[in-house]
Amino acid sequence: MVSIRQTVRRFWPYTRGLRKLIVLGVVLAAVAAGCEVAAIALFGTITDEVLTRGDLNAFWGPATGWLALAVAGAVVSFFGTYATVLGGERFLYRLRDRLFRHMQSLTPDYFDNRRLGDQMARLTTDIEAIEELLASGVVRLFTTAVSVVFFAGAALVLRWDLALVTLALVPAFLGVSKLFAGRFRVAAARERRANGEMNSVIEESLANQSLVQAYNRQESEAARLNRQGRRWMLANLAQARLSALYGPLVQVIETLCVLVVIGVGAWEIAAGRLTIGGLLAFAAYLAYLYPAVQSLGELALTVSEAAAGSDRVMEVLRTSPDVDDPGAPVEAEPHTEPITAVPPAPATSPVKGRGEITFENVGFTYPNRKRATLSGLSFAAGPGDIILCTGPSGAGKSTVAKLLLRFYDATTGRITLDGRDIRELPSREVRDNITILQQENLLFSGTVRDNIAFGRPGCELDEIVQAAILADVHDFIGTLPQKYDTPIGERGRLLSGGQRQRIAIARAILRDAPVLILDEPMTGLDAATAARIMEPLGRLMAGRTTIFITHDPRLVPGAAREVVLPPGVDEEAVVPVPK
Ligand SMILES: Nc1ncnc2c1ncn2[C@@H]1O[C@H](COP(=O)(O)OP(=O)(O)OP(=O)(O)O)[C@@H](O)[C@H]1O
Repeated sequence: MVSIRQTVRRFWPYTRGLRKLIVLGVVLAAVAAGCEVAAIALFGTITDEVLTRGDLNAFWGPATGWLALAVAGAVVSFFGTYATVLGGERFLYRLRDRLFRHMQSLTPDYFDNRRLGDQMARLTTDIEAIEELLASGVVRLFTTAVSVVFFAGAALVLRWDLALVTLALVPAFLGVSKLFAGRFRVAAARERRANGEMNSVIEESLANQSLVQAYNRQESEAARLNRQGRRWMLANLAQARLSALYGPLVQVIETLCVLVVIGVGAWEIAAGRLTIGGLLAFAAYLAYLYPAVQSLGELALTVSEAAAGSDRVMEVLRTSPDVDDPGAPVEAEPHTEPITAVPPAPATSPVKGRGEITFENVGFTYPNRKRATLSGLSFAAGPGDIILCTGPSGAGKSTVAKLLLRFYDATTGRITLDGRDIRELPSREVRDNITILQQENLLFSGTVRDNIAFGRPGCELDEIVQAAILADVHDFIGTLPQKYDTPIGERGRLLSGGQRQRIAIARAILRDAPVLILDEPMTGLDAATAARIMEPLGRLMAGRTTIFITHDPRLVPGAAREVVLPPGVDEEAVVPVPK
């Protein structure tokens, strides 16, 4: 588990540009505490000079002062709280952006080996825990420390001997919180983990609802969530038990202090060395001092939670992409990242080549596998060529596509694009030259228009319509209630498989990359739909370098060169990647 020092060192740079807000929050909170100290002094005065003597004339001066202090304190406190919240929210906004960008730089293998719901928890609740330590946590630390100094100072000024007696009990507060912090840290780590696991179950289950319902697995899915929910509940309860125990324990110490003050105070009043107003003011200072000391102790618990969240966020940030990317943008300094909303950066115009590719004696073994999936694979193709990539299931056909897209780098041999080793090219440039059409094409939940335009951000409606006509989907779109602006449902589920495929073809046409990978694009479609798709596919392939991955060579039009992959080793066990 990472230490607090590591957490602070790692994430403090993200407070750059926000530190003024944090300082403002601290200063204003200190001023508000000052107002309270002064108001309590006036309360003492009113008790001694108005209440004890029954002199109403002496009331108006201190009362007006008290009211003015209350109003000033309220105004200052509003701005102080808002400055703190603003700093905290901006910190969160920035850290989430940074973490998300980093996640997106990781190759798909990272996500294949991890659970989505858990990754989502890291982007939400875990970073919130870090914020509670760093932005609002720092303000809380300073403001409570300032309150402790103010109220303890005021109590000392009023009656130093009495104050020393009560302050002697402060180490007891700190001792209790120290005792709790370690346990709380373990409980918080367990709670964070359980929360991530529960989110994973929810995400998986909701994403696969049609499978769940078709297989009548609702009960077992509900039971799965129930088990994870129970784990989370127990982890939360363990944490709550500690918090609940901490409060009353501290209260017992507080009661002890108050009794000491009243006892010693009564003795002092009897001896004529203390007025009732003095004693009440003193007790009021303590009433403010103890919650502040208690809050300092609670901060230790917040720190424990932050450490648990920070552990999980740092694990992501420490993971580097599996492929070296010579063109990867240099990680921006946290303070240079925008805090205000910015439109997406205009896509740099893609560097497109001719699309000549070669596989030269390529071998590849997945990181978590012992045996090679591909070995000694060689072929070359240029514009207008079609490479028919066949072989039994598990032979590594889709792996060829993943290597070409640089989701992984070849273990042996090399792959070139227009004569250059793709390992020497920025992966962005490699991918700008390739379009992949898969068996199940991935669509977003937006409109038809959004999904086609994904192929070329910023394109005009005319271009979208033209691509849809070429993909033979324009007429169908015309029948939709809102035409191109019709939402297509979560992952395009409101459309048929063939319609989804033709929208994906329109997207690919718009993308206009010189290399095309077709990974079983006909799977799941009936003969008539497959034949209908062949026509626009033929238009898409024209003049491009195509790698056509399929089990059924009869579908591939024109003259294609065949690359047959030998059978893979199915029985080999997958060695799980450590989480
Ligand atoms: N991310 C991964 N990590 C580890 N092994 C993997 C991974 N992806 C695929 N494999 C393994 O690599 C081998 C080749 O998989 P690939 O998907 O390339 O086969 P394929 O020829 O496309 O199969 P199919 O025709 O069934 O789609 C298989 O044994 C598969 O289990």
